[in-house]
Amino acid sequence: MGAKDMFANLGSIIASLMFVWAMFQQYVPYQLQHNIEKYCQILVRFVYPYIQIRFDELSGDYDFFRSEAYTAIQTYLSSRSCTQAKKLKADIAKNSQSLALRMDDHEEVADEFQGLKLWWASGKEVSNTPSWWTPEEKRYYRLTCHKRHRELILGPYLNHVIKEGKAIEARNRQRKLYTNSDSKWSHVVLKHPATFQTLAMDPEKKKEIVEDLIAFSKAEEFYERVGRAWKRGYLLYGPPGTGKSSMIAAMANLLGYDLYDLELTSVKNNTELRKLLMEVSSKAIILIEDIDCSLDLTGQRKKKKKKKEKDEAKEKKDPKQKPEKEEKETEESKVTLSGLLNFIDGLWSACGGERLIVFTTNYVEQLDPALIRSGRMDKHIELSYCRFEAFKGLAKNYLQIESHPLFGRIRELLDEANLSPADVAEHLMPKRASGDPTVSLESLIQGLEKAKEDARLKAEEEAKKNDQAAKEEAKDQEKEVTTEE
Ligand SMILES: Nc1ncnc2c1ncn2[C@@H]1O[C@H](COP(=O)(O)OP(=O)(O)OP(=O)(O)O)[C@@H](O)[C@H]1O
Ligand SMILES: [Mg+2]
Repeated sequence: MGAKDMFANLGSIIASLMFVWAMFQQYVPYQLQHNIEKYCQILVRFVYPYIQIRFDELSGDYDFFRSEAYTAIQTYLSSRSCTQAKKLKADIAKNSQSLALRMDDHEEVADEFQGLKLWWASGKEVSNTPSWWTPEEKRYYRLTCHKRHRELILGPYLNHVIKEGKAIEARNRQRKLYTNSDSKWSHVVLKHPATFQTLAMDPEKKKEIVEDLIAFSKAEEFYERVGRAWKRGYLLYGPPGTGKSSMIAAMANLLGYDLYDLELTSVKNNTELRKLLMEVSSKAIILIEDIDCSLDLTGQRKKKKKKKEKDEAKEKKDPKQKPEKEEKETEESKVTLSGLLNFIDGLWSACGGERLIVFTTNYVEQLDPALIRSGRMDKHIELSYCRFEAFKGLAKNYLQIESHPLFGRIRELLDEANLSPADVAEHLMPKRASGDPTVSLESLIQGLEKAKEDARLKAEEEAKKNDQAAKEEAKDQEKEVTTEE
């Protein structure tokens, strides 16, 4: 039988069925129809070996809102839909940064879980009597699986679908950069291009940090089991321009976390600090840059101290200013070291979960040991001057070269001179239209030679000063001895 005959037969069968259905509806009383349908369904349920679960898009009886489960399932099915469905819908979801594809209505895709096969179908119900409180169309997903696997599907599989869907949503969503002012967070979209691939540092060290971050982000169950709040503290320290801020952006990009840049100098007191903390969402990095400048070791602000000194000097000149000074001082910030410690590991810090707290400083030796002990700052990362391994990363990134005859000379100089990755990167920026890497590398060699020479002159000057001081001390001692005699 040809395809043409087959379609002709099929057409006549469908037409006959429709005719029988129309007769059935017209001549069989409504109550009997209803009963027949009901018993048919019971019969089908008895012999049908599958179970079906329906997830509606809108939940709530009157006050409709989009179901979280439906959204998570939609995201979860998106990659399967791309490979299996014939009709797709494309859209950019709210707060998302990429195009989301999902299967169109009345499509079906298959999924597999622990060797079992399941089917997801998308459907749509159109209301015959739409009104202002019932939507015209109701969309849903229907999951079909074999009865035998009911427990596995209702428990672990559905948990897996929702968790995975939410994780994909989190990865796709636009990350935000928050900052505090007037005891409130305000935000912009975070669009920093730094990643761990573009960060130049010792590859071993970089690998260790990336693994640590990924292990943290997957360790929810571990933290729960051992009874710890799901958070981790990082201390990044090193000279200016060594990539501390870039690493934080890379962390946010790697984990898909929001970044909360906490400006301690504009927080009035500990209460305000706690309030800000409570507003931080989970999956966030709370960042306090230059911690050594924000808070001094006695728990009082350096800025405050400086201001006090200034005020005292003014007061000496003009004693009338005193009342104004006192008024201002009560207004001033009183975030203390203990307030900050509570912020990091007090009870309040555990609300929300999945947070990194990152401190940066140029002077690690000036920090209070209480602030950086394990448990508060779990991982200390030193970012140092550019050495050859880090340089190779920059050369690959900026000049797209992995070797060059000048690399030998650069390697020697990098061991002798201290240049930050920011300075090295500046030499590698495109300077000529030709884009010849030799020009950039020569410029770097000159920079390194200059840095080496400057360091030598500085060392000589220091040695001279020390010499001079030693001589003067010796003279003073001689004088003391002669006067005693
Ligand atoms: N390790 C690095 N790898 C790649 N680029 C770097 C690195 N370090 C610095 N840079 C470049 O230098 C610029 C400044 O670096 P960054 O702001 O991260 O330094 P920092 O350590 O935070 O300095 P500071 O202590 O002054 O805040 C960055 O925009 C980046 O382009
Ligand atoms: Mg910085």
